[in-house]
Order: sequence, then C-alpha cells, then structure tokens
Amino acid sequence: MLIATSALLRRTGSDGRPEVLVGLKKTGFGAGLVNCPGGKLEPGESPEEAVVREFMEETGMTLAAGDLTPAAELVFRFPDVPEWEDLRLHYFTATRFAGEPQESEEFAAGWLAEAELPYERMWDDSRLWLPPVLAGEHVVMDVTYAGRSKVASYTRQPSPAG
Ligand SMILES: Nc1nc2c([nH]c(=O)n2[C@H]2C[C@H](O)[C@@H](COP(=O)(O)OP(=O)(O)OP(=O)(O)O)O2)c(=O)[nH]1
Repeated sequence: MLIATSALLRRTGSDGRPEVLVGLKKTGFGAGLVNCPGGKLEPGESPEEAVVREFMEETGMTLAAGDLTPAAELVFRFPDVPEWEDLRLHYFTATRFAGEPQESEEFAAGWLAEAELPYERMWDDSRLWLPPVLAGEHVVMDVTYAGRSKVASYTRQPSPAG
C-alpha cells in the first residue's frame, strides 16, 4: 500500500466567506484534477513532515507540523487497474501557515470559497469525505473504485477521534 499525505488550508476571505486552498495537479497521478497539495511519503518521513515538504515544493508555502490537525484517514483501492497500487491518504487541515501560493511545475494552487468547490473536477471520492471534513468531522473511509475515475462502493468507519 502506498502512503500519501495532503492538507486543506482554511482561511476567512476578504468578503467574510470561508475559503480553502485547492489547485490543479499538473503532473503525475491525478493530473488534470483539482485537489489539495500533497504527495507520497519519503522513507523515514512522518505524514506531517511530508505535508510540510510537499507544500513547500508545490506551492512555496510554509507550514509547521504542529499546526496540522488530523482530519481524515482514507484508503483508495483500484481493483480494475492492476498498475495502481492501493493508496492510504493521511489528510490534515490547518489554519496557520505562511506565504501565498506560487505556481510550480507540479501544481497551480489558489484560494476558493468553500461553497464553490468544483467537485465535478476533483477525485470522485472527494464528494464523500470533504463535506464532513469541512463540517469539522474526522472521517475514516475505505473507497473502492470501478475503473480509474468512478467510486463503486465505500464504507465509513466510526472515527476514534470523534
Ligand atoms: N483518490 C484520491 N487520491 C488523492 C486525493 N488527494 C491526493 O493527493 N490523492 C493521491 C494521489 C496521489 O497518489 C497522491 C498525490 O501525490 P503524488 O502521487 O503525485 O505523489 P508525489 O508528489 O510524491 O509525486 P511523484 O514525485 O511520485 O510524482 O495522493 C484525493 O482527494 N482522492
């Protein structure tokens, strides 16, 4: 199983609406989809350390590991795509960070109102777990895809974190 991390940064926009940092993944797995910066763990890294490194690499933004709040533990399975390994995603939220997003070779991030998240341009699983995460719930979910892009089934476990 591959292990990856990602994080959702949250702020209040100038018009008072809640905003999140999302962007277009330009290369590699999930290229062309909108999601949050993140990536696979490197050897010896904790999930929090990987989020800090990936945000610097992909957006130029500075996060501190201690400011990351665990928000979801997600498993994605692609039984119809043998070359795609199962993936475990440690997902965090944060409201403290430094800098503004800069476009990189891998990612083009920007701030968007929560109410305008483009679920139709995101991984199909996002619509299942992101709304409860935005509502403050901790989500533990196991998702199985049919083919490469559609969710076939999922289970949500009771979350130890409440
Ligand atoms: N199904 C699903 N997968 C996601 C979401 N967000 C997210 O980052 N992922 C997965 C896709 C990727 O495996 C991983 C993103 O990182 P990546 O594979 O590009 O890893 P990396 O930056 O280390 O890239 P590379 O150097 O290996 O190209 O996390 C999501 O919302 N849903």
